[in-house]
Amino acid sequence: MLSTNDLRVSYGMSEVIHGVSLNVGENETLTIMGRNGMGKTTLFKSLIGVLPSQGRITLGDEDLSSTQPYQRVQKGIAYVPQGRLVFPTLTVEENIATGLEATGAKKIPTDIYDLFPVLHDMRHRKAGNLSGGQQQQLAIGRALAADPKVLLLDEPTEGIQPSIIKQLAKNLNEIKQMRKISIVVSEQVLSFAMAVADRVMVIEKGAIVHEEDGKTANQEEIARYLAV
Ligand SMILES: Nc1ncnc2c1ncn2[C@@H]1O[C@H](COP(=O)(O)OP(=O)(O)OP(=O)(O)O)[C@@H](O)[C@H]1O
Repeated sequence: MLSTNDLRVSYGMSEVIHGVSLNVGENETLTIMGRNGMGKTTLFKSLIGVLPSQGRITLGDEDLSSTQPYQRVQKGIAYVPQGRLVFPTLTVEENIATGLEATGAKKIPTDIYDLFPVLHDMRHRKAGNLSGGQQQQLAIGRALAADPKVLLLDEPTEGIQPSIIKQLAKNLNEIKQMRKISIVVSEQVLSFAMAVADRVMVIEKGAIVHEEDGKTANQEEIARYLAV
């Protein structure tokens, strides 16, 4: 579905993603694990196109390498950034509606509110008044409004309490089931990653250093990569 080949990303003269090649299959969840500063956010920003990169990025048969972020969204990539970045002064409903611009649809798909009933209950409230977990749900709901083929989530559990993290894992599995989409999620929380991953990759210093099947993954080995 979404693939990269020899992806390289630099800040000025300094290359921080060193030739990453990956592929997420149809209806697959790929979890990319790595400690702070290993390159997860940089990788995601290059996938959605807000950072320039070298190498190839393809979605299905289409080469996206030289396309703009809005074109990638139109073609089916949605991005939930680290820190969520909802629009605090817009209502919940208005936030979700911004995702509709990609498709030109006028109505919020009902499955978003089925998935996150609290967003329906709070649809007229300002997003800035929601808790961190609710804002994360809103950011995911907004991304789903763009009807993506691939959903990218950058460290969705950051700053979220453990009980809500469990719920979030359940939500991601429901989304994959409901929408039959591909999901790429970066994470540092091992339990969350194991609850959602079909496949796990570990990123260290901008390179993929380990990969295995999510269902049979050796958690101790992955935990060693995450230990400081
Ligand atoms: N705007 C920038 N300019 C220069 N270097 C940067 C910039 N943003 C990130 N870096 C560097 O790029 C490397 C990868 O950072 P990145 O934020 O992608 O890592 P990360 O795995 O997402 O970490 P975190 O979990 O802390 O967000 C780090 O060495 C970081 O210092």
